[in-house]
Amino acid sequence: MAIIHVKNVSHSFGKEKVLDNVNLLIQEGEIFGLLGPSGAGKTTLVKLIVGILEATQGEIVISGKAVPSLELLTDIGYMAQADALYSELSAKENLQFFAQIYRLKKQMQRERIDNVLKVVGLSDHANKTINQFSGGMKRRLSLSIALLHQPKLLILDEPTVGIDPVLRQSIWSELRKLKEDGMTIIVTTHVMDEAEKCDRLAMLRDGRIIACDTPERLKEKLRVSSLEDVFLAYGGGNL
Ligand SMILES: Nc1ncnc2c1ncn2[C@@H]1O[C@H](COP(=O)(O)OP(=O)(O)OP(=O)(O)O)[C@@H](O)[C@H]1O
Repeated sequence: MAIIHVKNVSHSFGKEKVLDNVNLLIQEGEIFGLLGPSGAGKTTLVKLIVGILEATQGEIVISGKAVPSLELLTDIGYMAQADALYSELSAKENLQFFAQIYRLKKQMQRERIDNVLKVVGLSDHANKTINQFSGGMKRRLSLSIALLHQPKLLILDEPTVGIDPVLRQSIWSELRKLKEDGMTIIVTTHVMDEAEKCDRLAMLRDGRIIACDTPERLKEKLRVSSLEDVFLAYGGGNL
C-alpha cells in the first residue's frame, strides 16, 4: 500500500525551478532512496514531504492526509542535514527535551531514550555535553532523536555523512530492522553502497526524476553492473 503520494510536484525558489513535475509513490515498509548529485533537489523534495516547505505546484499526500498537516507530525521522524542540537546540554538532556516535545510519559521517556542511545551506539556517552561530541557522534544523536517517538515514517537527509564505515554498517542493519517492524524509510544519499541497500531508488538530476526502480532492475534493464553506470546511461552526468 502506498503511504506517500507525490503528485506533479514542482518547486521554485524565486525564479529558479529546483523540482520539475515530480511524481512518486512510496510504499509502506520500504526503504526508499533519493540519489543524485549536489543541487539535484533531494533536500528540497524531502522538506516538501516533511512539510517544512510548501510546493509551488502539485500535492503531497501521506496516509491519506495532504501535507502540511499537524496530524502528521507525530507520524514522521526527520533528520535534517544540519544537526539541531543544544550544545550546552548532554546527549541525554537533548533527548529528554525532544521526548517532552513529543509528550512521552516519564517511564516511556526512560525506555525510549535508553533504546535509541543503544541503537546509535552512544549509551556510554549519554552524559557528555554536545560540545564534546565529534561530528559523527552528533549525526548519531540526531538519528536517535528522529527515532525517539517511534514514527511510522523516517526521513533521513544524508544520515551517514561523517560516520565511519563500521558504524555506518550497524546503522544500516538497524534501519533494516526498523523496516522489518513496518517503518517506511526515505534516505537521501550520494553514496553508492548505500543506494544499493535501498528497496527502491529514485535518481534525481536537475529537479527531475530520471529513473525509479529497484537497484537490481535499474542495472538489469541497462545491462550494467553499477548504479553509477545507470545514472550515467540516463544522462545523469557525474554523481
Ligand atoms: N532556501 C533556498 N533558497 C534558494 N535556493 C535554494 C534554497 N534551498 C535550496 N536551493 C537551491 O535549490 C537547488 C536544490 O537544492 P537541494 O538542497 O534540494 O539539493 P540536494 O540535491 O539536496 O543537494 P545536496 O546533495 O548538496 O544536499 C540548489 O540549486 C540550491 O541552490
